Amino acid sequence: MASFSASLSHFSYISPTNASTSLQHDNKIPDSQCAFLLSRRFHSLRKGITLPRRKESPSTGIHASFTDVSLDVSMEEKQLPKGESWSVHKFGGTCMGSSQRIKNVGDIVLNDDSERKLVVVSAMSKVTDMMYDLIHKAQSRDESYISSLDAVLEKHSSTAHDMLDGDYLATFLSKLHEDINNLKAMLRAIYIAGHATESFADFVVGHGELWSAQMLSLVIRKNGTDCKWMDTREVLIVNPTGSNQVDPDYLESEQRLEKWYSLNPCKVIIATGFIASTPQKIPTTLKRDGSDFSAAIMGALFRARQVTIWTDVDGVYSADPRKVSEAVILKTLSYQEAWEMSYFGANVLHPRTIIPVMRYGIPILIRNIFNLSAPGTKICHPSVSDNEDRTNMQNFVKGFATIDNLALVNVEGTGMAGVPGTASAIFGAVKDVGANVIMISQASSEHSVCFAVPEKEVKAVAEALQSRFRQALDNGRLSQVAVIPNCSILAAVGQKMASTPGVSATLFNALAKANINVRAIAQGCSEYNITVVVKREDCIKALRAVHSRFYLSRTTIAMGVIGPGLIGSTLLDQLRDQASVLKEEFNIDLRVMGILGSKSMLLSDVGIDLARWKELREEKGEVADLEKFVQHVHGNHFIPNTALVDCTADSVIAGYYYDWLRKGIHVVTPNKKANSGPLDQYLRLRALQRQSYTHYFYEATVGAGLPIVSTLRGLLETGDKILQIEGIFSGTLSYIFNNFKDGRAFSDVVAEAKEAGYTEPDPRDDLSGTDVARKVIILARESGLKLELSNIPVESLVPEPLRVCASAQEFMQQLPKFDPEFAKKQEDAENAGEVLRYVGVVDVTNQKGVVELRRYKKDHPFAQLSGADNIIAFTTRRYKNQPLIVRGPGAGAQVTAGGIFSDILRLASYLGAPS
Ligand SMILES: NC(=O)C1=CN([C@@H]2O[C@H](COP(=O)(O)OP(=O)(O)OC[C@H]3O[C@@H](n4cnc5c(N)ncnc54)[C@H](OP(=O)(O)O)[C@@H]3O)[C@@H](O)[C@H]2O)C=CC1
Ligand SMILES: N[C@@H](CC=O)C(=O)O
Ligand code: NA
Repeated sequence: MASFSASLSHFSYISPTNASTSLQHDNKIPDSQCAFLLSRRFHSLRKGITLPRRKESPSTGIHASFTDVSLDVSMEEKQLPKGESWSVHKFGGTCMGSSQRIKNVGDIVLNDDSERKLVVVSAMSKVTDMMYDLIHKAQSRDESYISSLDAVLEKHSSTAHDMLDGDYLATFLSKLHEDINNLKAMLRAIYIAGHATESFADFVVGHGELWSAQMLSLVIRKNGTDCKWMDTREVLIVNPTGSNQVDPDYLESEQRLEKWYSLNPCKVIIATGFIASTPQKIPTTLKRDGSDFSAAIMGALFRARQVTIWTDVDGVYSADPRKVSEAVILKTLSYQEAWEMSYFGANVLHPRTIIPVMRYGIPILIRNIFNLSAPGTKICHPSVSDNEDRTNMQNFVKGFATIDNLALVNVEGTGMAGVPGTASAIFGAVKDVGANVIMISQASSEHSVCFAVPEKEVKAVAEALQSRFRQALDNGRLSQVAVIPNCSILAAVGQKMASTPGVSATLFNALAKANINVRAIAQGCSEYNITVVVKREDCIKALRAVHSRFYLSRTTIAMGVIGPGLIGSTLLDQLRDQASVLKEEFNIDLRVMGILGSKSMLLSDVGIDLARWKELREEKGEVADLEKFVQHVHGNHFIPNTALVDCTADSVIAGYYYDWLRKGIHVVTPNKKANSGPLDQYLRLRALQRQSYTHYFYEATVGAGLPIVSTLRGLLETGDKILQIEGIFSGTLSYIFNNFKDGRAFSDVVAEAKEAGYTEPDPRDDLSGTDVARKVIILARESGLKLELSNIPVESLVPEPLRVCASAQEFMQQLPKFDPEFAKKQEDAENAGEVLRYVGVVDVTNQKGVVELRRYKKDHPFAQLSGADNIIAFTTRRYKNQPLIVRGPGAGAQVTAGGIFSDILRLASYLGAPS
């Protein structure tokens, strides 16, 4: 048995066609004879004796049956034309997964208008695993390899039946049956030997590619296109290297390719991926990601204009999209960037795949076969224009990749400094246990060397180091060999990081803001990659933080909307309608991460779909919890800014603004409670606001969307002196007195104002004058007066008996009883040629304020209002004779929400949005 295995280990791929001839009709050949036949065949090949073959091409027996139907070509065309006329495509197993998919692949190939095409294909999906399974079963003497082989036959036979007919089908099936019979014999031999050598296994497994290439080539030929299939083992010669890899022999492969082409000239070549031969003609594979490598080598051999790798994703993402929902498809990557990204665990291309095409500057395009509209990612030399664009942070850091399950090893001690050979001794010991060092860092004090290895290798590494440095540890020259488990690497990759100051500062700043501790750092002087080691549990948070810092607009704001009542829900609608315009035209990205009502709340990690927030709240809402809500919105580390928008009228909520601002959360509100509440709290809040870079905006607290607060600020900040502010500040009371005429009942008009959304949640806040008094206080304080609400005399319009009503509803029910009282006041004014107007006055000169019902002549500007208009007159040192007047609707859902929205945009512009 030993000698039989030895002969298998040297067998050549050219052999089996004939070796099986005598076996294929008789599956019942005794095991001993079967083994003998195979052994004899392989043995003779080793000695260079070739047994007679059936119907072979001059170079191989395997694809002979196709060349005899090839089209006639001139001598000139038989010479291999290299260069731009060729485009190379590679289709992986998923792309070749079924008859329909193979047909799609055929369409893609036919639609490529390149003059010449070479297509590299993998085995149909799952087939490679099925083939390995055959070998494992046969080696372990499991008879079921026979039925498994039948399944392989059935899969390819039924796929071929779906796509082919007539001669094309017959050609394929005859070859398939022949191969299956050969395999049956080979597997029998393995079964007897109880062993398969690597080259034997490679040979068996490579059939998947042989069959898929033949099927696709027949599908294309059926279409009338000149197409040949290539068994790349005839062309691609590789030398195994030590570490389960192979090095292509380009010179030999090129010569073989030329020879192959002279015998098989055509416009379309379908080549088998993954498989190759050694210089001794022993079948082998290109190992992991072999088909990509085949395509890259072929691209280089043909000097193709482009290599397209077809896959099932839209291209290379800026970060793993399963970890970072914001990840974007990169339009371009340089070869070095692709290389770095793949080293760091990003599913790009294996680095060795890039080398052959990089040598000739051939671009690699990564495209999605299931989404032809996606342009994909192009890997190429960076263009000059790319190099010049230094405005966008995304140009510096192209992508982020992570590697989990690592451990850091720290070798530390004073005895290392200035001692040549220490590093060599450390890494020599690591090499001896076969561990792979992923990253190394040593500070210039030479006091410690730290490096990362896969967690599963760290025990052996630590033991090897302990043993290697036993003496140094014992005598104190080394203080420790420490292992830090549960680490991850986060790498930022970008060719243009080189020579660009500030990129690492930005990266580390983002990590610091997200409260991530960095355990170790490495950056080589190529500057293409900055690697940091973090705790494994911090890795996703770190990835999101750095990704958003480089990829999200600086004015991405995570918002929490509190109080989705009339104003809050109108604001949400406005945000929904305007979000895409803001994002596309102004680079402002507003995400509502949470909506909190008094009873329930809705939270989202990426931003609530504002078209469906009410349904979502029904489906996914949870019990309202302010602390959890704030933590959720602010704790979302991948968005640079947080703003809470308080659309309640609640003083408890207003009481939190100070804490929020202190935590760096911006606050925007139409709620008057904070600015009209206790003076000391107000002053504390404003002082904090002025000291910090956190913003607090409340324009809608006075005059809703009208620019009242901002006008006053503008006057003050430019050095004007406010003398008096007088106005109709209540939309509700303006509406009521503008419409309380022609014999209408007072209570009806109040109900109408409530219905129109002008009133406070409880209309008594309006009628009592409290709401106006609050506005007066807000403007008085803004003007520098230190007044409390209680300092403002207020004339209440709420009838005395109704002040104690338990609810707004009860108040509204009782109000009609008092209609005659109001009618009397209105008639008196009317009879005097006057109108009633409810006004507020801030008398800055005398440091006081008042709120009362006044009568104005009908030609007074205050008498000219309509609807819910507010009118505010600023008398100042500059506007003394003619006050500065702001007038317009000062209540109502749309204008109020619009005022809040414009505060949010003001915040965005303070945060850096373009003006
Ligand atoms: N209407 C207008 O024209 C103007 C209004 N404003 C101000 O806008 C604010 C909102 O007014 P409006 O929309 O009319 O009022 P609504 O009563 O319609 O809405 C108030 C909302 O706040 C919620 N809420 C109350 N307390 C809490 C709490 N502790 N936690 C979470 N949510 C809470 C309520 O929730 P739930 O429904 O679950 O009880 C409700 O959704 C007020 O401050 C008002 O002064 C400012 C300018 C103009
Ligand atoms: N209820 C208020 C709304 C604005 O603050 C009003 O009527 O003005
Ligand atoms: Na306003």
